[in-house]
Amino acid sequence: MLKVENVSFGYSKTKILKAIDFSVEAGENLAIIGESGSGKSTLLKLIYGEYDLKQGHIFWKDEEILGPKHNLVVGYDFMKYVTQEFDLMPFITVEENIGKYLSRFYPEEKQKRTEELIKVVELEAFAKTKVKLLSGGQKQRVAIARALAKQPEILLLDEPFSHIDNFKKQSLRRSVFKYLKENNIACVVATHDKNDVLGFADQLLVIHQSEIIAKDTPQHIYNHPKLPLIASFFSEFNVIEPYGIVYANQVKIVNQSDLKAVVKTSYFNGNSWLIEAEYNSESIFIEHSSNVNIGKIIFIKVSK
Ligand SMILES: Nc1ncnc2c1ncn2[C@@H]1O[C@H](COP(=O)(O)OP(=O)(O)OP(=O)(O)O)[C@@H](O)[C@H]1O
Repeated sequence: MLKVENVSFGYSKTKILKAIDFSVEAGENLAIIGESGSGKSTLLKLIYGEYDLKQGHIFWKDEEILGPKHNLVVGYDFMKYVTQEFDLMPFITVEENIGKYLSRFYPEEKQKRTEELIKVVELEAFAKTKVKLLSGGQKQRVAIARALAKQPEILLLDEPFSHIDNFKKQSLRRSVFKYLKENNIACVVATHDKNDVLGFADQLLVIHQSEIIAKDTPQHIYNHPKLPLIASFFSEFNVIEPYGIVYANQVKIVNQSDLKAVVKTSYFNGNSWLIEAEYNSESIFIEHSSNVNIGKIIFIKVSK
């Protein structure tokens, strides 16, 4: 189990993280969200042992994670970290990059394992391609496969699918997270993408102003967002009194009600339209099955 106990940290006197406390079981998937600059990557780096802690402790099982003051080489064998920079070897192929850390003494095993991982990240067509010739998204996939090569017990992922195109993203996400679950690998994912969280994370942490402001299942946090900031991560939302935070899909257009609004704009959204309307002199957003003409007077109902 990963245990982060009362960790506070700042690069200078200003604290980036304050009293951070959480744990992750073997095989569990924990997602961390927060605005840009809120300290997500910093927290991953602390878990990896990149910095010395002045306050708090981090453990994997019974071993305390210690920083560079205590370790000549940063990092531990049981933990891998895929940063936003990937850190690959450009002049060798995809399979050579992945196989780099696997034992040369068992060439058949090595080949089999490399092929298995190339399949997990769906890069079969590029196995023999030099990494310098790959796109950003392809490099990101190699970095994930390489981190998995030596079967870590815990994997730290910093925006793991941010460079992957939308055609591939969903299937890749399913493939990687399924592999982690099947192999009981704990994972901590820092992300800006709700699709990395919903459907995959067992727990979600929200960091805001240096502190954890929510820690629960994604379902609970989605259904009970404490702050507009949290709701905004998931979807378009409104603050409508007396209902509080209301997602756009919880506002319905009905034939008659006491809540009257005027349509300002409609945005095509694929399987629905996002209608922006003026209600009580403010903009509200409504998810609706069809387009609605600008200027039309509508009646709305909130169903939470
Ligand atoms: N090596 C460093 N030295 C000094 N300050 C740093 C360093 N790395 C990050 N920071 C600062 O720490 C804060 C948190 O940065 P961090 O990268 O952890 O945020 P983040 O939540 O991961 O952001 P993003 O979502 O944009 O990746 C920022 O204000 C950043 O400028």
